[in-house]
Amino acid sequence: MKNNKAFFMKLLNLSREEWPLLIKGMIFLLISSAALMAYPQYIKAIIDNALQTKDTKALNYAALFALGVFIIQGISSSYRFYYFTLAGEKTVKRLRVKLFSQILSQEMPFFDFQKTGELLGRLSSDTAVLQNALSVNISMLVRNLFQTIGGIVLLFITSTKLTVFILILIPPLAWLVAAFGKKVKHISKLTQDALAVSSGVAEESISGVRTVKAFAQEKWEINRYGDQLQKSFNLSLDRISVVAKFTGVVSIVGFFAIVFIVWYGGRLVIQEEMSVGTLTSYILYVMTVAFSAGLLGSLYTDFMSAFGAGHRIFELLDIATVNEENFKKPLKNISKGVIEIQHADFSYPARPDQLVLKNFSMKIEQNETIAIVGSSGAGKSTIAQLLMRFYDLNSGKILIDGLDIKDYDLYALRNQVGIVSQEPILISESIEDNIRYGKPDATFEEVVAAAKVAYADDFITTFSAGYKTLVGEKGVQLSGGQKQRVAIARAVLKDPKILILDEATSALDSESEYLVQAALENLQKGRTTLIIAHRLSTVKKSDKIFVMDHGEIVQSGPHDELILMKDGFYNKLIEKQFNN
Ligand SMILES: Nc1ncnc2c1ncn2[C@@H]1O[C@H](COP(=O)(O)OP(=O)(O)OP(=O)(O)O)[C@@H](O)[C@H]1O
Repeated sequence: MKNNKAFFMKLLNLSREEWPLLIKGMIFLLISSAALMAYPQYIKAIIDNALQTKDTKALNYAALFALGVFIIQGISSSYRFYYFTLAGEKTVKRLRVKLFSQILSQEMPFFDFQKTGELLGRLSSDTAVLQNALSVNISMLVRNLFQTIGGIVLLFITSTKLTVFILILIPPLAWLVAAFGKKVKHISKLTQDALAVSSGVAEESISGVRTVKAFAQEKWEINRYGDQLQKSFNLSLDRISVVAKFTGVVSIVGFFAIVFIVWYGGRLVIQEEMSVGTLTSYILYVMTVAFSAGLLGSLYTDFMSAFGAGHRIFELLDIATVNEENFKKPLKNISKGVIEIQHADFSYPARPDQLVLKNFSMKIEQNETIAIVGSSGAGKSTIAQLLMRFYDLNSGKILIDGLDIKDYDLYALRNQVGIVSQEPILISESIEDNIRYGKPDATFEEVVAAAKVAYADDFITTFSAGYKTLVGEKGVQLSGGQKQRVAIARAVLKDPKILILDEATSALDSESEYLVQAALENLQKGRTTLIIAHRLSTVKKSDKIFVMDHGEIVQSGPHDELILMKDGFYNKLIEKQFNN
């Protein structure tokens, strides 16, 4: 209960900016509902004052009155819809931006625990459910509450005797509705879950379409999707049959009630305790109340799902974002690029009991190029992630130019450390936008100059749209070598003092390989460079090599020295990895 209250407060807070719109909508809602409640009075007036007395003038007046009421009802309904829907759209737009920025500002450990599909779900469908709740559902709730309560009051005013009789029917009906609602809610949730699984299957196959096609597994994927869909379809069948039964029961009970009212009311008319017009208006009010109360029942289910969606959204919004303190440090420049890792112990938050680095120490001098080599899973890429401060150490220190990286402003630090990774991910915009990612305020001339250093200008200018060429999702419309050179141009523009190269394991053809290597050599000039090395040529050229095994440095030194230690790890690694 306390939770629900907190939830509503958050919801209200969220739509705070839209309150004026919601209030306007509420005023029009009251007007339109009141106009709707007035129309049985008009029917009553026609029957009792005009038809029974055969008074044409009274009939004309009643008709005019009705026209007026319906015009007011129509206009106010459209304003009500406009204001409520607008308020919902505005809130959800703000909510989506807020949620997106909340997700993006999380630090890396968060993404180790979350599934992309789930986060996207929150961003699109959960917010849409909440939007519905905030606009259409709230307006329907207020309208139907108003009409149900107002209708019951009017029923009492119109005929207390009949109303008391009818109220006896309500408890068993309410029980029926509640029992049914619970069942439908349960089945709906199962259906939604099953549907989410099938969407997950579709997402996986479409995003991995190259693998699916390469293995000619289209049929298998289609069957997999079809099987999942069948599960949610079977659940839908259950739901349809429950709803169908319920609709039947409700309509029988409803018509029984009407027959009963006509029968009992008819007796009151015969005994002259009630006029024909009053009985007619009474029946109309009963129908209004029944209709509104029925809608309240279905709104309950909508609100329950909005509750679920809202809770999931607030859960995400409530996660403490990155420590703000990290962004308030002095904007110190990395002037030399001397890196020192001292006695580092590290385990990933997702796997706290596996020590990936154990008492790890290394020093890299200004403008030195070092290579890290080692078996797969030794912890090479982990070093790169730690230098970018994607994760913090369990113990030990990382110093850059003598200062603990925790004392650098996080943005400033990341701005001065560049990474060119094995499989560069490009954004689905133009080549120019992708290069400019390294320095958003760069001029076009600077972009071209960076592309030239990265040997990318030649191929870019062969495209008819040049730098404006779109690269497709994740850069699929470029070749592997072209993608890498765009990524290198991006790093050239960023101009970091420290450079991390995560060398590609996949082979490019020799022409492309040559260009990428040349571009990388240009990039390394005047920077401290740490290469996660997979090529013998790179390793040989480095000033120093660190050989890693199971999170520890087992050998270090230049190639010529290491190669002399015949039984050393380095020699074995070279035999295994580079000599085939
Ligand atoms: N985000 C993560 N969460 C949990 N464990 C991780 C994570 N990333 C890597 N690991 C684990 O940390 C260890 C070191 O991984 P790392 O990527 O540094 O190895 P590597 O030496 O770069 O290997 P490779 O040459 O195969 O890329 C591995 O055992 C890996 O399973």
